[in-house]
Amino acid sequence: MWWRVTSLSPLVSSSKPSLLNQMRAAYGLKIWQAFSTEYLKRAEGGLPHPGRTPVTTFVLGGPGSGKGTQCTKIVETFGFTHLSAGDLLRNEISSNTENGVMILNTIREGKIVPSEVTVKLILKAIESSENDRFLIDGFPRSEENRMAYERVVGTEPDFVLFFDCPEEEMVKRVLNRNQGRIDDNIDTVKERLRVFTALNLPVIKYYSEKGKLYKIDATGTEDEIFERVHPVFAALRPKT
Ligand SMILES: Nc1ncnc2c1ncn2[C@@H]1O[C@H](COP(=O)(O)OP(=O)(O)O)[C@@H](O)[C@H]1O
Ligand SMILES: O=c1ccn([C@@H]2O[C@H](COP(=O)(O)OP(=O)(O)O)[C@@H](O)[C@H]2O)c(=O)[nH]1
Ligand SMILES: [Mg+2]
Repeated sequence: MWWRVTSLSPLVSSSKPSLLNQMRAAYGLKIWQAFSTEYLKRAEGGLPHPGRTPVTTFVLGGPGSGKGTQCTKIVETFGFTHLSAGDLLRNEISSNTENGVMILNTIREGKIVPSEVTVKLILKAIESSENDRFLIDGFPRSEENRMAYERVVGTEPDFVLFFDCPEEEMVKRVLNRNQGRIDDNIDTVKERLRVFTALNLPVIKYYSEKGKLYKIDATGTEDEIFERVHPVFAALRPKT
C-alpha cells in the first residue's frame, strides 16, 4: 500500500514561522478580504517573517467515513477548533451570499467547489479564531485544492488524518445520516465516491509519500475509532 501509518515523532516539534502572522505582516490584517486570484498568484513561494505556528491538521476520508464525528471528539479532548469545509460552504448557501447558488448546485451534484471560494472561507475562519490548533475537515478534496491552499498559506499541514472506510459502510452511514442534506441521496453519494477516488485519493497519496499521513481504520464503533485517533494527538506538544 502506498499509504502507511507514520511514526509519531514528526508531531512533537513546532517552531516554524506562523502562516497567519506571515500573511498579516505581508498583506494586512484581514487576509481573506484581500483574497483573490491575483492574491493567489502573489503569495506563491511563501511569505516572510517568523512567528508562532498554528498546528493544522487536514482530516480526510470519503463521504460518511466519520470525519465530522471524530473531529467532535478531538475537539472535546484536545482543544482544537473544528473547521468543516462542508459546513463553511453550507453556511454560504443559507446566508444567501453571492456564491450561494453556485455552491448549492455544486454540492447537489457531488462536485468540488472552486478552490478560491473554499480557501477564502477557511482562512477567514482561521483569522477569526483565537485558537492555534485547527482541524480542517473535508479539505483539500483535490490536488488543485491542496496546491491553492499551500500557495496562499505557504506551508503544509502538520499532519493529515485519513479515515479509511469501506464504500459499503460509507454509503450506509450517509443514507442514515438524517440531517436533511441535499447530497445525502444514493445518486449524489455515488458521484461523491467517484470524485473521492479520482481526486481526493491522490491528495492522500501525496501526504503519505511525505510521511505526514495517519491512516485510521474507520470501521467499528465511534469510540473504537477514537481510540485509534487518540495517540496521534496525545503525542503533540502541550497546548499553550
Ligand atoms: N463508527 C460509526 N459507526 C456508525 N455510524 C457512524 C460512525 N461514525 C459516524 N457515524 C454516523 O455516520 C454518519 C456520517 O458520519 P460523519 O461524521 O458525518 O461523516 P463524514 O463527515 O465523514 O461524512 C453520521 O450519521 C454519523 O452519526
Ligand atoms: O473543500 C470542500 C469541502 C466540501 N465541498 C463540497 O461539499 C460537499 C459536502 O462536503 P462535506 O465535507 O460536508 O461532506 P462529508 O464528506 O462530510 O459527507 C462535498 O461533496 C462537495 O460538494 C467542496 O466542494 N469542497
Ligand atoms: Mg462531514
